Amino acid sequence: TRSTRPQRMLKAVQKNAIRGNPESVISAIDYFCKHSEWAMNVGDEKGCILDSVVTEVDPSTVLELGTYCGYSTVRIARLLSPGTKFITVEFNPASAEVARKIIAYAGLQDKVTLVEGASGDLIPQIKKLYGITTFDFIFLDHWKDRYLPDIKLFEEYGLLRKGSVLLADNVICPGTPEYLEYVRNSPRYESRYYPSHLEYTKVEDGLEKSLFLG
Ligand SMILES: O=C(NC/C=C/[C@H]1O[C@@H](Sc2ccncc2)[C@H](O)[C@@H]1O)c1cc([N+](=O)[O-])cc(O)c1O
Ligand SMILES: [Mg+2]
Repeated sequence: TRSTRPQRMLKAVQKNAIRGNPESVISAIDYFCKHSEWAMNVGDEKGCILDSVVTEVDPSTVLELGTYCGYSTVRIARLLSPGTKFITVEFNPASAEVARKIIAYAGLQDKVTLVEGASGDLIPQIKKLYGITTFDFIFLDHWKDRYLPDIKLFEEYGLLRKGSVLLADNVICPGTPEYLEYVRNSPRYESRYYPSHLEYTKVEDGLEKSLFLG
C-alpha cells in the first residue's frame, strides 16, 4: 500500500541527512517540506524562535505535546544540557514510530522519552510515572483545542512553578483563540507574541510565550 507522508519524510532523512548530526536532520526535513511535500513541522522560521526560547530558558525539565515526526523534538533536544529530562507526547502510533526513528537518526534518543498517548490522559500521571515535580519549559504543538484544557491540567496537577515557560505553536494559524484569550487575560501569566509565518509558507502565524507567575 501507499506510504504515508511521515514515512516519506523519514526516507528523505535517511537519504539526505548524516547519522548523528541533528542539524543535517533538521535541514533534510525542511528541504523535504519546501521541495517535496508540505508537512506540519514547526519549520525553520518559527524553529529559530523556538531555539532562542529554549536557549534562554536552559531548562532542566521539558515537555512537548505533539511529537508528530520529531522535528521540533530534535530542535529542542540538540540544545539541552546533559541530564535534562525531556518528555514528548504523541497520540498516533504511526507518527510515534517515525518520530522514534528520526530522533534516533539524529543521535538524540538518549535525551528524549517519547510517550505514546493523549496529553489529557498523561498529564495527571506524569509526576508518578516520570518523577517530575515541575516543568521548566513546555512546547504545545498538538491538537489546537487541547491547548486550553491541558494548561488547566498543568495548573491543577501542580506541574508549573514560578518561572515556568510555555511556548505555543499556531496561535494564529490554525489558531488557538480560547488558549490565547486565557493566557493573555490571566493574572497568573505574562504573555508575549512572536510574529512569524506558518511553516514553509507566507501565511501569518506565530508563537505565544507565556511565563507562569506562580
Ligand atoms: O493541526 C496541527 N497540529 C496538530 C498536531 C497534532 C500532532 O499531535 C498528535 S495529537 C496529540 C498529541 C498528544 N496528546 C494529544 C493529542 C497528532 O497525532 C499529531 O502528531 C497543525 C496544523 C497546521 N496547519 O497548517 O494546518 C500547522 C501546524 O503547525 C500544526 O501543528
Ligand atoms: Mg504546529
